[in-house]
Amino acid sequence: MPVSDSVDRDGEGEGADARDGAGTRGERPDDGLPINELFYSLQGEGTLAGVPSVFVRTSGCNLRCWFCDSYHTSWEPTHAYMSLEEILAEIERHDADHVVLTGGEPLIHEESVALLEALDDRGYHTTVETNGTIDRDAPIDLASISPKLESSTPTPERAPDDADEADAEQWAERHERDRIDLEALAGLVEDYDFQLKFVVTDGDDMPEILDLLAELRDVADVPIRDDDVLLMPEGATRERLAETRTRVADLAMEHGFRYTPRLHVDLWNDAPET
Ligand SMILES: C[S@@+](CC[C@H](N)C(=O)[O-])C[C@H]1O[C@@H](n2cnc3c(N)ncnc32)[C@H](O)[C@@H]1O
Ligand SMILES: Nc1nc2[nH]cc(C(=O)O)c2c(=O)[nH]1
Ligand code: SF4
Ligand SMILES: [Mg+2]
Repeated sequence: MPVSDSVDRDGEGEGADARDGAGTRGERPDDGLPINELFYSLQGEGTLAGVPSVFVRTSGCNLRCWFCDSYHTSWEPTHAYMSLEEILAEIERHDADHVVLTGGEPLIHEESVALLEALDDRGYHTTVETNGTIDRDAPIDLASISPKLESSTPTPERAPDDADEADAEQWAERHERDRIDLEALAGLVEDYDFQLKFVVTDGDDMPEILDLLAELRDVADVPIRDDDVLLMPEGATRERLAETRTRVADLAMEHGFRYTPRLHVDLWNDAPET
């Protein structure tokens, strides 16, 4: 279900910073969320790849990865507000046991907690796709954490084609400042079953991943096994994945980490609602 083609660049969201693009123009229901799309598909990434799931994609993000495959939730947030009741009704139309809450960054919205509680009450398995900069207390069955590496930062050489130049410049600084929050990462891995899913382009990404893992293992009270670490090739299209995936598979074998495909890209390329 595509929910809106209206663009909201500068609203004043509650909880989320206005510049995250999560604000509202017009009425925001008390328990509502800005929804970019809500659809039924197969989980394409991670340890649950292949599992039929309903995806709820919130709009607005506190980061700006240059490669973001969900441009209309980050660089140009587009959405309609849906109440909790409307979101649940839409989810229940599909015959699925799994719900994936994603974005944008779903955890910038405090209303995501009420949605997760309602899904838990109804017996759904919930996965939250998060960049790992925000830790909230919610019934999450799998925290799918994708910490952002330096190679995600939107420098002038690698800003998205459609992004405003001044906007990209400002975001380069903020993205670099905020992309890693060790305390939030430690909280997430301690509180939830988790996977750490790194977007990788080539071997240059590996030292940063290894350093971050060492730091996280140092501060977190729970073990982080190599099995919990997934390398995912960067690529929003089949063409781009064809360039990155073999290299990333080799790196996974070399370091003893898991490789995760991007099944949905293999199956449906970059089509919306997949
Ligand atoms: C759009 S993000 C939304 C959730 C959250 N903001 C995050 O980044 O984890 C969903 C997943 O897609 C990944 N992703 C985004 N763009 C990608 C790309 N071009 N290639 C590979 N993975 C990408 C993210 O790292 C994340 O695991
Ligand atoms: N099929 C499919 N699987 C996914 N797993 C994580 C996704 C995301 O965008 O968070 C995603 C997505 O967009 N589509
Ligand atoms: S953190 Fe996630 S949603 Fe935000 S810009 Fe990066 S990939 Fe896109
Ligand atoms: Mg996606």
